[in-house]
Amino acid sequence: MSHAWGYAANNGPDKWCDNFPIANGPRQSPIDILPGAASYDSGLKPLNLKYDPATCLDILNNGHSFQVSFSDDNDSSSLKDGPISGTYRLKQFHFHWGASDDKGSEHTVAGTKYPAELHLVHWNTKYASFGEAASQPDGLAVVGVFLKVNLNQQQVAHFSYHFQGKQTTFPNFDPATLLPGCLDYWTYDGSLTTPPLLESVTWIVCKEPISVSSEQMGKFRSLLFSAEGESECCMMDNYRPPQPLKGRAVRASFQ
Ligand SMILES: COc1ccc(C[C@H]2SC(=S)NC2=O)c(OC)c1
Ligand SMILES: [Zn+2]
Repeated sequence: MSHAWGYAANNGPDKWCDNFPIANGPRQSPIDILPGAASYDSGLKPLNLKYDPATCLDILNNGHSFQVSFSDDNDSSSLKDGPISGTYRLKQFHFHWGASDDKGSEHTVAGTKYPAELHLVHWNTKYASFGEAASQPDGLAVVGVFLKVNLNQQQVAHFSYHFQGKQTTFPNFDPATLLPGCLDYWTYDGSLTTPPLLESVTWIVCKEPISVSSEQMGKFRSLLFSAEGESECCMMDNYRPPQPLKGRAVRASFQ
């Protein structure tokens, strides 16, 4: 039976536990980050992100978001240090966004929603592949970056791939252009934010948002959940709301 999960009332986040009981697990994501309750950990290292644009492969509308994938057969695009040990390779990045600028992020900060959130997904090279890593408690590290709308902001990048299944080459895109200037972060143990909701993610959420133009937000909202030939359904509100913290500690890399 194909798990036709989505973000609509009949198949959205409140229904995911029907097919994926881990949805009510002990380390689900996203969460609401309370800066006042996060504990500064001087042992946390600065993020060491190294991205090589030559590893950028293609852009795909996967029906839930659009993702930009990277070749991961070596360490040329990878994450080290921060809260993790070892080397995690960049696999893909994608975004979550809302129908309007008052919502769209998955993580929230003291209840504040941002219009969108970027996820840079990395996997632990102590495992043989992304697929194997995704099922291990220390298998993945996702860097989350909030997006805010800056009314006179230049275009971030030219993403506008329309319908599900649409894939095209996307050569030499440098994901470092999507990082904020300050890499202060919060970190906690969590999960994938869509089915299969695997509890294998070390989350690294940057405190500083990046700016996008309202035109860019419009382009996100012009993407389609629907496949070619289906009745058009605009891709928006593709975010899971915050989940119970269940006693987890959230650490801060900054005071
Ligand atoms: C192993 O199977 C999957 C399935 C879905 C996603 C994407 C989800 S998880 C996240 S964080 N944000 C998202 O939209 C994966 O990404 C690592 C991996
Ligand atoms: Zn995501």
